[in-house]
Amino acid sequence: MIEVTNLHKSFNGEEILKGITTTFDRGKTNLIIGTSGSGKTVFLKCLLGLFTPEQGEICYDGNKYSELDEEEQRNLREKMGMVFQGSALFDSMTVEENIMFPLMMFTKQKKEEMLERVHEAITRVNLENANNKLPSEISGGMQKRVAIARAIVTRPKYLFCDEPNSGLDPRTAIVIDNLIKEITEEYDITTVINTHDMNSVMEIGEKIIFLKNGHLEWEGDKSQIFKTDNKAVTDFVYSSNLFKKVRDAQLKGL
Ligand SMILES: Nc1ncnc2c1ncn2[C@@H]1O[C@H](COP(=O)(O)OP(=O)(O)OP(=O)(O)O)[C@@H](O)[C@H]1O
Repeated sequence: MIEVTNLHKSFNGEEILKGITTTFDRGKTNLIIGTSGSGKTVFLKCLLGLFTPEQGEICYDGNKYSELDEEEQRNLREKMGMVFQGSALFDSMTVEENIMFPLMMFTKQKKEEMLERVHEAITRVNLENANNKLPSEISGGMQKRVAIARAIVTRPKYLFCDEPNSGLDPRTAIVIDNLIKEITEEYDITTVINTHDMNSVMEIGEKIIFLKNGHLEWEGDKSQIFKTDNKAVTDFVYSSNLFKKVRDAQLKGL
């Protein structure tokens, strides 16, 4: 569980996050949505410990980040997995080498132990036959699976995903969303996903926070997002052509 209290973050005197307070539950897929420039990525980077907020607190399963010493902060970061936008795989490394990379960087495990973990992660994301392929030899959806396997190979307690669906066709996007949700439940991870995608909201939005100009404008779940009359949220929801058409059809009684 991650608890965020009154988080403020500025750059060059401009306040980007203006006092965010919220909670992300363990075993749940938590989504951050909002308009472009509302501070979603800055918020995600604060949760990852990459940006230091000027004010406020982030508490990871009872541990306040501001009270951790350097070693404790390093230990905490090792419990975090990250799926980057565009997958961010190493082009010259095979699938297996890409997934093993964080184990080589952050652990002192023997090669056999690392390989066991890597194969466990590969099996979990259904990539059994791709071990020796290069990223350029597999599809975008498979690259995402590699990125997810690389993020979970260290058995993280926290998983952060930045636009995990970008560049995927809608069908593959849903499969990837559900893979992240299943892994979150199975491994009891606290997962936070930054997304623009209303399909993801509908598919896996167990907790959704909506940011607007650095404020937390609304929070709820996927069943509540269609019931709110908050204008910023409805504008976002119905900016999707499909959802707008469904709403118009409902209003016409079709
Ligand atoms: N390292 C930085 N230095 C200065 N300003 C920054 C930095 N990172 C982000 N910002 C500013 O913070 C604001 C919010 O940016 P952020 O990337 O968090 O938006 P976002 O909601 O993720 O947008 P998008 O959906 O377009 O990715 C922007 O005005 C951006 O220019």
